[in-house]
Formats: sequence, structure tokens, C-alpha cells
Amino acid sequence: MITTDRMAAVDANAAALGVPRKQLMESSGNAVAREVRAVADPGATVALVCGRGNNGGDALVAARFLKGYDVTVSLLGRPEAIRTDIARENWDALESAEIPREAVADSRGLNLTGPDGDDPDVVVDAMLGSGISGGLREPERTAAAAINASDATVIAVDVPSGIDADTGDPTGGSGETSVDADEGAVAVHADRVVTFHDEKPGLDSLDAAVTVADIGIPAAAERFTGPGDLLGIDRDPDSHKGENGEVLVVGGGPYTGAPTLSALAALRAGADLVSVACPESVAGAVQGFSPNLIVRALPGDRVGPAHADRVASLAAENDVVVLGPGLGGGDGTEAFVREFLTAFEGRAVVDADALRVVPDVDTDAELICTPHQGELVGMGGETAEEPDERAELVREFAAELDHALLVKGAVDVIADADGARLNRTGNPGMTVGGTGDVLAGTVGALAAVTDPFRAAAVGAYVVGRAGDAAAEANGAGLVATDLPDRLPEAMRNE
Ligand SMILES: NC(=O)C1=CN([C@@H]2O[C@H](COP(=O)(O)OP(=O)(O)OC[C@H]3O[C@@H](n4cnc5c(N)ncnc54)[C@H](O)[C@@H]3O)[C@@H](O)[C@H]2O)[C@H](O)CC1
Ligand SMILES: [K+]
Repeated sequence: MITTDRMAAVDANAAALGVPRKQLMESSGNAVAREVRAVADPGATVALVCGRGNNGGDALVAARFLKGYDVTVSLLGRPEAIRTDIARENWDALESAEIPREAVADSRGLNLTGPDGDDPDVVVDAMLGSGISGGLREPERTAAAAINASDATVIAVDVPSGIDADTGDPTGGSGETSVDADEGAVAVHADRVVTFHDEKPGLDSLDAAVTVADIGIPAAAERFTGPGDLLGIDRDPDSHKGENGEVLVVGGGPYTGAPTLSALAALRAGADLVSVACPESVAGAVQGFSPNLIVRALPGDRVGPAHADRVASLAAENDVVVLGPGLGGGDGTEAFVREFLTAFEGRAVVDADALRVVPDVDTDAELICTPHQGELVGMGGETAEEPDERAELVREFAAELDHALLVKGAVDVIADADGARLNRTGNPGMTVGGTGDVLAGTVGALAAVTDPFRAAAVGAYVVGRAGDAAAEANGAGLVATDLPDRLPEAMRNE
């Protein structure tokens, strides 16, 4: 089962792996033609009704695969309005191939019946797929009513036009779907649906036979993080200060650099406001690193149980807490982490010395734990050489903890109870001190704008990418401070 958003991510990841969309479209079109052959013998009349996006493009490809059928290709709208290069290329290919095609500028001109007045044997609905938003507009709206009024067997490409693939509901909102264009939400009533790559949550509830076609998306496009995972993590151009994330880093004491690196990374990863709660002994030094940070000094030289209330009230003002960088491992610190997490109900990234408290603390917080393999074992988790085997062990442990895990290594494993993903960006130079602090801060910033699993997956991906860029510049001399400033470039989704 795959949602529309995840499908878009996987599609982009496939392209990054060298399998571009046009190649997928060729497979999709082939699969549509196979479905036509399953319901009608050669010689049958087949009307392909194509929208101007890639859903339409799939049917333009299918036309080439339907030799021996009496095919008509109708494009709804002007050819100049075709929205993607790959769909346009397939439209153009029909002309050179002398496959008849027609652009229907006015939907009232869509005539599904043949010269003898008969309905076609098959209508292929390729008007709109996963790119739909809102209820069907013209000319698709009237065309949907014409398709529904026809006696033909209707095969929908990917999803019936006008239906939300995630929910099965009409995109026009609640209410009955109607064949009447004048009232209610309109959607195509399909007899069959050929959908691609994986089942879609909304198709089950339809009264249609659903075929899932393998279109050649490699398993690696789902298994590994990729640029597609960044889709949708954009800054809203209309947002106000604070809406892109407020992060509180709690750390420092024995160390000064660690909480600072986390905080700077959180800022570069897109957080609007980043505060550092640290012992007063290091507060000046942390502030000295950057005027962009808000520093909250806690009395003394170690974070301890006496600070739990103060940190809790600071945490309540933020979207995410990053707990652990440079905290150190003293008894008082451990007691603080325990006390803080017991009462905390928000979202936190837990790193370094704070990790060992997690397995036996009773908390309602939503945690993203970022151990390396040694720390994972210290927490009671298991590891294995082979990445897939390791992924399954980490997933089981995440389910047991009921938190998300990001286990750092040459190949990182990101997991929650529902699944696991691998990340292979990064390089051996990143074993230098401080890169883990950068990662924790980055994941913290992302966790303010997306769910924990995705924050961890994207965080691992972009920090690895920033590290790869740093290694290119500095080779084995890479240091952690090279990374934060490279995050914005690493977060571009290409
Ligand atoms: N990996 C894959 O998933 C592949 C999918 N393929 C097919 O591509 C479509 C999705 O294509 P896309 O171009 O993104 O969108 P659509 O064709 O669905 O929509 C295009 C266009 O329509 C306009 N529009 C949006 N909402 C409405 C509306 N309510 N009424 C009218 N018009 C609307 C809008 O401007 C959109 O841009 C997917 O379903 C598959 O069929 C490829 O084959 C590659 C692999
Ligand atoms: K469709």
C-alpha cells in the first residue's frame, strides 16, 4: 500500500537511481494496453480519453501498444497545454507513427460514439491521476459524465478521474458521486483500474477490479532514502517567524561544541528559532559561537535534576527538544534526563549520553533516538552485518521501544514500528567528532515540520550529503563545523 505523497517521493528516488519518469510512463502505458487486451479482443473499438498531464501520457503510450484494435485518441484541451515534456513527446510520437489523434478543445465535442452510433467497447479514462486537486473542472467534468453514460467497459488509468487515491472519496468533497455534471461531486465510475507499482489506499473501497502493474521502479527507490524524500519539506512562502520550527537544544556542561553544533545545524536545516539550554559555565562560550542562538543558562556546571522544571517550561515553548549533545554521563545528568522525559509529552531527539535512559523510562513523549551501533547495543538493541537484516532488527527494537530510531553507521538504518529505511549518503571522513551532534540538530529541525520517521530519514540523508560535499572540499580533513553551512544545498531536492 502506498500513498500519493510517498509514491511521488519514490518516483523521484527512482529517477535519481537512473530510471527516469519517461521510462516508467512507457511501462505504465504498456500495462494499460495489457488490461485492454484482457477485456477485449483485437478489432474492438477503444476510446482513449487523455488529460494534459502524465495520466494522459500513460494512455498516449498505450495507443502504441494496441496494434490490431480500432483506437481513437482524444486529448482534452489544446496540445500546447500539455503540461509535461514526456506527455508531449508521446503525443508527438503518435503523429509520426500515424496513429489517429484528436484534440478536443471543448468537452462537449468529446464524442465517444462511433460513426454507426455505437458506444466503444472500451473507454480508457486517463484524464486525471495522482495530480488532481479539488473537484473535476471542465473539460474533464463533462467528459466524466459522458464516460459514465457510455455502455463501454471503463478502464481507469492509475485511479478513476475525480477520485482521491488516498481515500477513495471524490476529490470534489464529500457527498455522493454523480453521473450528472450539474450536481454533486463528479468522478468516473470505472469497471477496472490499472494502478502502478503498489496498491493505493483508496482503491479498495471502489466497486472496480484493481490490477497493480509493476512499472519497473527498483526496490531501492523505496528501500533507500533519496531526493524524493525531501519533497514537501519546503518553507511556506507565507509563513511567519516560528512557523518553520522552534527547537530547544538541551546539552553541554562537560562540552561546549556539541550543543552548539546541534543548534547551528538546526538553524541551517530550516528552524526559525533555536535555543540552547546549557549550564551557565558554558553559556557564554556557546553564545560566543554565534549571535543566531538564544542561550538559556542553567545554574551550575552540569545539567541536573534541579533543572528539570526550568527545562520543561522551556520545552513547552518549542516544537522539538534535542536532548543530549555534550551533556556528559554523570549520575545527576542521568537523573535529569529521566525526570525530564517522565514528565515530557512533546517530541524530542535523544542523543549521546541521554540515550541509555530511554529503554526503561516511562514517557508519553514521541522520541527519535539517534544511537550509533555501540549505543544501540548499550540500549539493549541488536545489530547485524547485513543491512537488511540490521534494518529488521532495528525495526523490531523501535517497535519494542515505541519510538523512532536512527542507527548511525556506514549505512544508517531509520526505523519505527511500521517500517525501516536505509541511508547510504555520507563517507568515512564523517567518523570525526561532532557529526552526530550536527545530525541530532538537523533531525530536530525537521521533526518540527514533519513526522519523526521522515525527519530521521531526511536528516540522515541530508547530513550525509553535506558530509559528501565537505569531503569533496576537504578530503580526510573534514571536520564537523564544515557540515552545517552545507545543509541548505544538501536539502535541495535534486
Ligand atoms: N511513478 C508514477 O506514479 C508514475 C505515474 N505516472 C502517471 O502520472 C500520473 C500523475 O501525473 P501528473 O502529471 O502529476 O498529474 P495528472 O495527470 O493526474 O494531472 C495533471 C494536471 O491536471 C490538472 N488538474 C488538477 N486538478 C484538476 C481538476 N480537479 N480538474 C481538472 N484539471 C485538474 C493540473 O493542472 C495537473 O497538473 C499518475 O496518476 C500516473 O498515471 C507516469 O506514468 C509515470 C510513473
Ligand atoms: K485516471
